[in-house]
Amino acid sequence: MTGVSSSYHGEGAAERTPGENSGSTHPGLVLLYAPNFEQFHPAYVFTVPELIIGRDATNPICVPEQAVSRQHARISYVEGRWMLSDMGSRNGTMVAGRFIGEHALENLDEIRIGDAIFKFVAAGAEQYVRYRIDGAIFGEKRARQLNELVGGCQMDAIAADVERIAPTELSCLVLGETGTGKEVVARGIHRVSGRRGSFQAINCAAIPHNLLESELFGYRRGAFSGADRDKPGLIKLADGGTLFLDEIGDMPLEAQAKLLRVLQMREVFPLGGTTADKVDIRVVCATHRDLYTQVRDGRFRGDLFARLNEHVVRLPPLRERKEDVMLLARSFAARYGAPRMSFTFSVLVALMHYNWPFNVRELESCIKRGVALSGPAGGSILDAPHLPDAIAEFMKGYGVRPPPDGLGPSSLAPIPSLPGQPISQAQPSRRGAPTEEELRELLTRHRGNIAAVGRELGKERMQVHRWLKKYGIDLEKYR
Ligand SMILES: Nc1ncnc2c1ncn2[C@@H]1O[C@H](COP(=O)(O)OP(=O)(O)OP(=O)(O)O)[C@@H](O)[C@H]1O
Repeated sequence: MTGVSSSYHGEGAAERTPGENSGSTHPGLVLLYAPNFEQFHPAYVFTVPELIIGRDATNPICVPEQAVSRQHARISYVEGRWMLSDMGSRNGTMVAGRFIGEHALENLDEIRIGDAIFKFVAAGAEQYVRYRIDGAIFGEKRARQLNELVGGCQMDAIAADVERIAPTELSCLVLGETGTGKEVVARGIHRVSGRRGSFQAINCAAIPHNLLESELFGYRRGAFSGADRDKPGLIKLADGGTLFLDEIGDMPLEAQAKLLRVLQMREVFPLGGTTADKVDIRVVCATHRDLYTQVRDGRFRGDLFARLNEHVVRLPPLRERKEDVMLLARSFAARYGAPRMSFTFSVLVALMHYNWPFNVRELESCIKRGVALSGPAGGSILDAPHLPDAIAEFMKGYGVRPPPDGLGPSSLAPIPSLPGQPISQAQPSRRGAPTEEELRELLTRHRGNIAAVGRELGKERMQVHRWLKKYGIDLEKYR
């Protein structure tokens, strides 16, 4: 018995974890990224109160890397909390970019051991065990219709839900922060619904209030000055199809009343019209606002809310599903013309560490920019200098060791192998031989860790040893 379950068959998952009420929602570690990710399980479900992480294959969580100590860190359940303790490892244990000695784990804490990055989940770790970060799925694979929603287990569950309700008549409310994919879901609902009419979208926050009604409901000639011909609104255009109302929480009360009438009577009165047009629309709405509060405060009609809220889809922010970052990054690289683009290790560390306030849209822009900057001349390798300033700024202080006895920030390397290694081992190395001075500087920074120096240079360890010999460098002086 190892204390973790990483099998999708779920053996061991029925055991109770201390503090857990349900046998099916265990805490655990989910792999976000490791250069050799194929050698890891996608997730490690905790089934006993103490387990060790380390290089030894006998450890419940084995991180097969030289930079990792044989017994590197311990996870234990103490007085109602999951504690992570470094076991005096050579290269240290990090949480959220800081070295720790002992740390009480919080849900979604980012843990780094050697070059492996995990997130701690306080519950539900078992749902991740089938989904590898490159998109491979172990066990029985569900035939997914909603392929535009890129992601692992969380997106798969959402896609299954969307596919189930898409062919029904239910109105759907899609909730999530900006850039989480609400419009992607709305379009997906329409596509999977099989409705023959068109998909029409409007952002209620982006259109001046006086124009919103004419856009939505249309108008008859002469309805107002400038209305020199009849114009159908989006509701009419979406007849037989789907109307997507983005930022519905920003719709003025008057327009809300008219929309409710359309939904109840299934007919639309254009502005200035005396006769109604019959319409058959499916409505999907989105908002980042709390509509319950809006209803309570009288800013949103309760009856309309009830009519729109027949089914709710919640999209998690990207910071809560970082296990999808690599898959998304690869898919955006392909979307912007670099399907074979690779990412250096330092870029992946940064992508996993950044908190993505603007969610998937921000990641998409980051990769789009990276493709443009690293293009054919850059060999389509996305490296740290291609990252936007916001991410570079966020990485400041990553891996800085605490100052010894208050003597100011340590000049030690952020972490043994921060910059350098592309995902694809087939990549040609990015540079030639370092000068003796460069090599000595790297050895000092990485405290004589050859694997880390090699990663930074994009070279094998043997090559680094050859350079040591060539320059007559004594490795022991750096350890
Ligand atoms: N799961 C996903 N898979 C692939 N692309 C995604 C995903 N989520 C979002 N995107 C992409 O991110 C961008 C933003 O998505 P979208 O416009 O759907 O977000 P939104 O939640 O509607 O944003 P807003 O609230 O600001 O309108 C789009 O280019 C979309 O293609």
